[in-house]
Amino acid sequence: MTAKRAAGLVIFRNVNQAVQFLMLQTSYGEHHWTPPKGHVDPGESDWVTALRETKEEAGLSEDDLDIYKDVSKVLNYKVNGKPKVVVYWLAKLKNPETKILLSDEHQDLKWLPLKEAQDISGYDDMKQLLVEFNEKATVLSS
Ligand SMILES: Nc1ncnc2c1ncn2[C@@H]1O[C@H](COP(=O)(O)OP(=O)(O)OP(=O)(O)OP(=O)(O)OC[C@H]2O[C@@H](n3cnc4c(N)ncnc43)[C@H](O)[C@@H]2O)[C@@H](O)[C@H]1O
Repeated sequence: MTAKRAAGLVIFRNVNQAVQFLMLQTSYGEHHWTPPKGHVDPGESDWVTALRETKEEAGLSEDDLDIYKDVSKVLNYKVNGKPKVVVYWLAKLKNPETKILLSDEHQDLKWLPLKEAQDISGYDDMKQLLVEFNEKATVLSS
């Protein structure tokens, strides 16, 4: 069975020397919380998808971000019994005060430190990703 593919960016900002992750709440389904990401369109690369979805879902373009192309992680899980693969890269919001512009796909956003971002994400693989990305983000911010 071909896996459904998605890609996105796990975006953090630095406020008072603390790392906070951007989480968006879907306006559909279970209203789950996720970093900006979405399905890879036919012929599109994961990287281009991640940038496109970040622009569509959070209003942020490449210029707003430092994107760490060498810091990435792939999650594999099942949605309605079908395999899904999601590629994430780590990115830092250059100006922590930049406003996030949500699309109709999301109804709320939060900037959260590691523990709260893990709690709201709800899934073990995302919790582990956040631990690893938090370590990198902390080093990159120091
Ligand atoms: N239930 C619904 N009702 C109406 N419209 C819907 C819908 N689901 C999707 N859509 C439509 O699909 C579009 C989204 O497309 P995109 O924006 O292109 O794609 P996406 O972020 O990958 O979508 P989704 O939210 O489904 O993915 P996720 O893997 O987080 O989430 C998919 C599922 O996997 C679960 N999940 C998320 N992360 C997981 C993980 N790490 N492990 C296990 N399960 C996980 C989530 O809780 C969720 O149940 C929306 O515009 C909407 O129109």
